[in-house]
Amino acid sequence: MVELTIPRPDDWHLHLRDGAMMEGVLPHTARDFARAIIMPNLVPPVVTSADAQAYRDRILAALPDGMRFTPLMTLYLTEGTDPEDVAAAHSSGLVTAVKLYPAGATTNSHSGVRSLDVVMPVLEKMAAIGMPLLIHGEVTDPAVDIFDREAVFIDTVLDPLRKRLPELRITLEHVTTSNGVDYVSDAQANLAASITTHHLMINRNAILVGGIKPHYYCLPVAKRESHRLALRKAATSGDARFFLGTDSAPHVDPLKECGCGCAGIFTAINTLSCLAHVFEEEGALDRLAAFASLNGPTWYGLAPNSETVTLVKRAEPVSWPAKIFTGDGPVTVFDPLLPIHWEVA
Ligand SMILES: NC(=O)N[C@@H](CC(=O)O)C(=O)O
Ligand SMILES: [Zn+2]
Ligand SMILES: [Zn+2]
Repeated sequence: MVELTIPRPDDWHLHLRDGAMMEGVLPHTARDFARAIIMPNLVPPVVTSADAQAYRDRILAALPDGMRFTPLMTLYLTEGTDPEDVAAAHSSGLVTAVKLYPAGATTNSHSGVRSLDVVMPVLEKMAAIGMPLLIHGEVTDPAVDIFDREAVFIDTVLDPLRKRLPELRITLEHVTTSNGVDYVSDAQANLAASITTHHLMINRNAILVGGIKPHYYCLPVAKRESHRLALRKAATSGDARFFLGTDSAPHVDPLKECGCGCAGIFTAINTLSCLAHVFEEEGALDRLAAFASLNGPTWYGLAPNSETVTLVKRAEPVSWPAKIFTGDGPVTVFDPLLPIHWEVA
């Protein structure tokens, strides 16, 4: 038996949803993670500090007795966002960051930003107070191939924004390409990236070979193998600019298994098992703590958790439910397509 004890991890990009779905998924995150950055793409989105306060209260009310978990709230940037409301929400400690969705880029992003010029006053205020901007980094131009949308975003939107406002601290969320890894690695300051569990484990073949597999479809869509290898190298490097954001994004099965399936993969249950597997394969178990427990807090200006979790490698493969059953319906759990021997003790 092999064991690994690390500071209790945090999830720096998580979709908890609301209502019955939230009640169904929250305990799975709270079991393994101390804190998570909570994505604001509800319907309607979490736009104002009052929205964030109410959503935070609903999350804490849904937390089962005896579980400890701290939701770190975000605001959904719209073209009507008030810079003063954002600044007040940050200085009071209610809100950690602001999320930028290019309008139409992903699930529930229709209220997102069409023109960065319009939101510049908000971004300037955030730069002045050191509040991070979290970016879903894909262009939405229908002429751009979906597999190129992250790389084109970096060249045509992110890089110009960073030149225009170098003091703004930016997290490039769920980075999926070697272009993204290289861009973050080359940055001198004020740029970091979250990496999901599933993008370390699957490439686009998982979605398309042998039939269409909706449970492997997410945005940004998984890319070719060379990109997955670049992500694994970055995640296991120990480089403090790369950290875990699972992007666990539950949708009920009927909304995944249909003619126009939703984007999102539900990994809250088995992320730590999968990560231990990946880091062991890469000969980097000693750097799992950096990726899952240390680099994120450093970037967000927080202390690492003082509690620990222990991962144990079993002789036999471990298992988890194929689906969970929420009040909204069944949600399929990410299947990494290979036996995993690690579990949280
Ligand atoms: N990642 C996804 O495929 N889906 C996310 C949205 C997002 O993070 O882009 C969701 O909210 O379902
Ligand atoms: Zn996203
Ligand atoms: Zn997401």
